[in-house]
Amino acid sequence: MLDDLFAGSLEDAARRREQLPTAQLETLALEQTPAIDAVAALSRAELVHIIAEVKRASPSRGLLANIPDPAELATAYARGGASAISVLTEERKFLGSLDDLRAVRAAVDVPVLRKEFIGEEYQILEARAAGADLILLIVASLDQPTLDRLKRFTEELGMTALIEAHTRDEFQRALDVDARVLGVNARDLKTFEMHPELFGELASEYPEGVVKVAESAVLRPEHVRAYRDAGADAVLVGEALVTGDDPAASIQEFRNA
Ligand SMILES: O=P(O)(O)OC[C@@H](O)[C@@H](O)c1c[nH]c2ccccc12
Repeated sequence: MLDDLFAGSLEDAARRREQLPTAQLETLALEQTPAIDAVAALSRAELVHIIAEVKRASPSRGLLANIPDPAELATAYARGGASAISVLTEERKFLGSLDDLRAVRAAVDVPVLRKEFIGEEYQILEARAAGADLILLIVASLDQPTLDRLKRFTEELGMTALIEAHTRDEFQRALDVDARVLGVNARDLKTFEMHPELFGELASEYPEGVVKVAESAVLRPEHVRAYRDAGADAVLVGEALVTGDDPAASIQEFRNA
């Protein structure tokens, strides 16, 4: 499944590149207001940071919510106290788009993450041109030289990479490229199995100064509490927010869990 998602994302990017060549995209990316410093925005604070996700559907959960107006949802997230907003831009299984990202960017002041299966520079330029401050890099799908190259490219554009691991080995590979924001995803993207204990197992291995992000498997405040007790600086939440009826209130509740 992870391979299919990657192949699909790259195919879609290739199609867009026929309309908008790299050189032109680069100009658009460099014209943007500089990216917001996401490391600062997510560093340890009195309350846990919530990264709130705009997600319509997923391959493991199917359709979650229609979300006709992503900007309105993101505004509610920000009102509830979200420290950053993650926008799924993958089109085939998550039903997202770069238009969603642009709409969210225009609506909020907090850092915005492009959640996509990223394997090449063009997609990172697209993220910056759409106003993203952060992009996702999934260790499982990238060889080490590519991971290193894409992370550097991200930083050259002034953005931050959220580097995602779901095994101890991937966690180490993220540290080997000097991850500054390192996520442990409870969901194994190859099998869709949930391992909410994995973050706690790896938490003590974060070096000082690396932002600790726990991803997925939060449905209730006690799940946020458990991640926080294990040491999380930030928790990434999708499903619980898009399926609940008051996202701003849910975020407030999660932050105070
Ligand atoms: O909906 P959840 O279980 O709260 O999960 C959010 C987020 O962690 C999840 O969407 C995610 C984490 N890493 C990813 C990589 C690709 C796509 C999606 C994801």
